[in-house]
Amino acid sequence: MDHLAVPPAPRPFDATVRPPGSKSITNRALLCAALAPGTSTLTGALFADDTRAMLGAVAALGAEVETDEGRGTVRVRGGLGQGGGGTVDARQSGTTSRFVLPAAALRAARTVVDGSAQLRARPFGPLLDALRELGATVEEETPGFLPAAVTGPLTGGRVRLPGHLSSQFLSGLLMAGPLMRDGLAVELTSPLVSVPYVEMTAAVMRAFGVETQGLTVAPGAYTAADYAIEPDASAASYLLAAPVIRGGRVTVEGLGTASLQGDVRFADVLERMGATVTRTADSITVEGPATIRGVDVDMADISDTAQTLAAVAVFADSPTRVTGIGFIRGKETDRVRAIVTELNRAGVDATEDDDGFTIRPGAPRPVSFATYEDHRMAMSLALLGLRAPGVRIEDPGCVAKTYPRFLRRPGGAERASPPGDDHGPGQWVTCVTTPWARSRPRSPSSCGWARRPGGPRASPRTGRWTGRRT
Ligand SMILES: O=C(O)C1=C[C@@H](OP(=O)(O)O)[C@@H](O)[C@H](O)C1
Ligand SMILES: C=C(OP(=O)(O)O)C(=O)O
Repeated sequence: MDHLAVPPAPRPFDATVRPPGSKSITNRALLCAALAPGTSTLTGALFADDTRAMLGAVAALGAEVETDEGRGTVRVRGGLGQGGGGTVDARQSGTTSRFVLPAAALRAARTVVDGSAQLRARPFGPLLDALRELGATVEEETPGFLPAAVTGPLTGGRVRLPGHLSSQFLSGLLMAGPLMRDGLAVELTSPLVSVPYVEMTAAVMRAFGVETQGLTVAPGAYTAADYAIEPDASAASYLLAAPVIRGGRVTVEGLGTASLQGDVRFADVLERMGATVTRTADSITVEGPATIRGVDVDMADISDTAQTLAAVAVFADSPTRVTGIGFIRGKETDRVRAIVTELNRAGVDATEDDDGFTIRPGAPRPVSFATYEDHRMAMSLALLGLRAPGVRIEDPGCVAKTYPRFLRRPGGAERASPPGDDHGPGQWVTCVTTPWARSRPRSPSSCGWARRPGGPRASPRTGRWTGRRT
């Protein structure tokens, strides 16, 4: 099995980093741009498996897309064509599949939406039922799951929708709302999880000319826009957790109090654990505490960072209890069970609760962690290796879903590691274990760590590292 050996961090962090573009904002902006007549230009976009899935999906809806990965830009010529339907492969992407189903159902053509075996196991029932109620014909092989075919057009109107499984159903419906003949009014039949993502949906829609009123959208039209995408706040959670686990400080640039992403609030949780947090409109700095305190925290709004917190909690001086996240059992894997199982395998006393988990402090023993085809398992468990010797991550390539450069092969598709990295050929290195800004900075284009003047730099052409080490 392909694996990554995570070497313990040799010294505390002192680094500034800009994570890649937000997956959630990229996929919303791509869809809104595809529904807007005219040409939109997106900057700061994420290029990863989930956003490639959305690029394919909007092309299937009839948008013309031009990408420049080096610059992080995407040009989209949109406007909902009434073309001939087709098939969308959403791969592993919840956002792509849940956002494209309502958009595809705006058209009279039949569109099939499918994805990986993992995505086929995730829930779609509430969304498919809502589309039926709103006037679409929906065909499923297994009720409530992908693959599903939708044929429109949606007439729109009032619809009832449960909120407790995923907010993505609601976001997908809202984005298609203005193009429904009668507009859309959603009534939630159970409490909504991941609330900040729905606020993000409204904000991106507004940037493309459509206003929502609560969960109601009047009939209208999108307008093309030039739109700048923030760095990814869920990706930032790993980078901000690193100095709490190992000491030192990390500044994340491009994310701060003005962010559209709820996951920036992960820094608030680190603060409650004793970290010193400094925020500006577009940066967050976390400085690790001498002693980490356990916390009791409801993470229903920021559940993508729950596994990151579990990794930090292992090194606290008292137990940590996370609640409100029962619904993450339906994500890439059953994340509650998976994180508890892996921590138990490392000898850590962790237990599952119905709606979360409890982690008691411990010293992880050497272990090869399984990652369950879940990028967030890989990135979170890699953090343990910063402090605990002998940590290995299996199938590290799964990070490609949202953060392809978080773990990478030296000399592989990305570029060679800097001189002095003690990783043998064929192994993986991770961004969190090699950013020692004083001695081993990386170029901003590899992991996002800012380069210090005078430090070594990698040639973009050859990937070879040259220059003096500071
Ligand atoms: O709308 C979005 O962009 C997302 C919403 C969340 O999902 P749920 O609403 O299913 O919790 C989150 O976990 C996912 O990574 C992205
Ligand atoms: C749950 C996630 O993704 P999605 O639901 O978009 O597949 C995630 O990125 O953690």
